[in-house]
Amino acid sequence: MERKRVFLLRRRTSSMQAPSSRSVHLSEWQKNYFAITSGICTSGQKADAYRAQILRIQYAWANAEISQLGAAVLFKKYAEKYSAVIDSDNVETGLNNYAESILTLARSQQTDSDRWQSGLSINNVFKMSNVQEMMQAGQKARESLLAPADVSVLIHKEAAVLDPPKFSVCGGSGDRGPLTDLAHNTNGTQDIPEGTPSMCPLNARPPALTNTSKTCPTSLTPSGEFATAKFHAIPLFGSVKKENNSSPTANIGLNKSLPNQSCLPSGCENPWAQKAFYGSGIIDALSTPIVNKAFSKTEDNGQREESSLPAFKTAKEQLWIDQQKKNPQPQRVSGSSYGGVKKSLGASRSRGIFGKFVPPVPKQDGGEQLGGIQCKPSGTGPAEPAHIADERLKNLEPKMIELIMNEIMDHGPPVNWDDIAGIEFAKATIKEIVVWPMMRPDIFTGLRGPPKGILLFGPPGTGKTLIGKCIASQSGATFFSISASSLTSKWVGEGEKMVRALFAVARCQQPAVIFIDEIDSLLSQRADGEHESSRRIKTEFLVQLDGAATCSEDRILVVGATNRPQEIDEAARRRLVKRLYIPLPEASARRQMVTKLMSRERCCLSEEEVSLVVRQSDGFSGADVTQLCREASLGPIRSLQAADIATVTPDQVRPIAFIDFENAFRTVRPSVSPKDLELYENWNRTFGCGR
Ligand SMILES: Nc1ncnc2c1ncn2[C@@H]1O[C@H](COP(=O)(O)OP(=O)(O)OP(=O)(O)O)[C@@H](O)[C@H]1O
Ligand SMILES: [Mg+2]
Repeated sequence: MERKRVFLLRRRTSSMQAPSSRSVHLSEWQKNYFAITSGICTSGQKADAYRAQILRIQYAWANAEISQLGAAVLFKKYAEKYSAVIDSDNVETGLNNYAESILTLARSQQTDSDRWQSGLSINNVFKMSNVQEMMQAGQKARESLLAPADVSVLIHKEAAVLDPPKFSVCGGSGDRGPLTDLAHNTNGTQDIPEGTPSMCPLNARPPALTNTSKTCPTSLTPSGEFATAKFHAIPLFGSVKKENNSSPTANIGLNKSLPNQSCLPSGCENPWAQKAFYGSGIIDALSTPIVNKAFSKTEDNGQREESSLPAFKTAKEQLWIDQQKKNPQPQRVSGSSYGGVKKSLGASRSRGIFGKFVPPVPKQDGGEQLGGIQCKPSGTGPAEPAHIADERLKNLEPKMIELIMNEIMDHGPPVNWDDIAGIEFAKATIKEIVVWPMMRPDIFTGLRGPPKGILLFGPPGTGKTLIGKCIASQSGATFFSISASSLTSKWVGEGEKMVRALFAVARCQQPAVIFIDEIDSLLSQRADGEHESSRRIKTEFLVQLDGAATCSEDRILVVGATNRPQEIDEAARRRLVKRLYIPLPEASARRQMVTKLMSRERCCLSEEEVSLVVRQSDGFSGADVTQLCREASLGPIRSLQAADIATVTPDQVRPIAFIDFENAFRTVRPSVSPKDLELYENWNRTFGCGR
């Protein structure tokens, strides 16, 4: 029956299909049929053959090669046979046993969704041979590093070794990690050759953190902790087992053992170690890069295991490391060494009566000494200016603070009171108001307390700015010198912020003197057409000026200087309680100036001639007198032949003579008109505090 149907199928197919296609299908059909009936194929092959037959039947019916009835009969028959093989769990004739065994296999496995539990525990991991081997190697390395003979080699190598990140293969028993390497080398410092493939970050070596060979002493501490020197470079990636000393500084490397050393191997030090470095505690934990240590609680015994995992580094830490790389010199940030200040008034000056420069950074002890409030010692690292840390500055823009720090008085030479000729009353008053209160804050209390502001006013070139510089040199206070015009023009729109920041910084740096030159442009009378921003600056300044005195302990003195006192706002005038007239120099002052200036030159002026010059220079300002002397000093040069200028020796230049002054008087005129002078004197009579 079956053969008959196949024959019929073959016959119909052969009549309907192209010969080649038909013959292909036929041969396929026959092949499958004999495979099924031969009894020699496996159940799987049988199933495949039946499935192929079913497909052929469908194909033949779809192409009208067989009738629908014939197709249905054949389809039913082969489908049953196919199912019989697929569904049967008979090992010999069916396939369902495969599914069974696969399911059995699958059931015994964890699926991905199941929570994976490692068979490793903190205890059994140490029993593993690889781990044992590594630990032993590490122990050997430590022992070898303890040998004093190796120490210098070690330090030297350390600097050289750590430059590029180097990696070692890890894992297999034959592999050696860095600890193993140390153990295998005689001095314990040989490196894995570069280019060795990195397989595991555990053994990766960190980049150079500092050039310890330059700055670190090579002595060995009695505790032997120096032996960890090699390992301190590892923590970023390496794994270091906690030392037995149970100290939190187990991984500090060189730092702890060398408290006096100036270098700071970065990335490995910790707050305790830094405290040891800087006993003053200037740099606190905040400023210290966090030690790359991770404390993890183990599952087994709950003990805290210290490990140095590949640690996350904050930008601050990275900055610290970068800075250390760039500048391996000691970076002690203290109140007296704020390196970020470009202009540091008198950093190299002799400091007059105090002999001490008070920098514009928080003082550690100076504030107390000079009667000011001791500013909070700022715990900042080198990457962060010390002043930023102060609470009072937290709302200010760092940029502003930086600007203010850079706006500190100019680099000029120190100015002594003797350098200022005349103006005796003003000088005496300033000493009384500024210098003495800072020297003896205990006496200058209550009503004797210093004023919050003084105003120096007078014609141009009379020494007001000079007095400001002298205060800076002599007072021992932190001195801020800001030109009012720069507040109004340089930082357009930000002037009031600058004023606020200026006072905030000054408050942190007490005692402080804020010298504002050309204060009239800051505190000019309010006018209708006044620009909004300058009005805001003025308001802010007045607020701050008041605020400066709200705390009785605040020692901030504002010294304003102007040659247009009449333009100063009455509200500001009230706050600048001491208004000192700095007049044109008197005859004695002019004599003093001429004598002093001429004493530095070759000059042959007699006393009478000097007196003549003094008399003739009546109405000259200090600046005019200086200009007169300069002009006169050029007289001897002018008397030379132009051709001689190139060859003449300094000795051959004749001394300055009275004739030169006479010539100079022809070109140098007083810069202050009598009319202007009258205005100043009137204002002084009205508002001045002089006699
Ligand atoms: N009393 C003085 N003693 C010595 N030198 C003086 C004196 N007054 C002025 N000078 C000289 O004049 C120069 C200018 O002085 P200074 O800049 O202090 O004047 P000022 O009063 O601030 O002028 P302005 O009001 O224009 O700012 C000084 O550098 C100094 O050489
Ligand atoms: Mg001036």
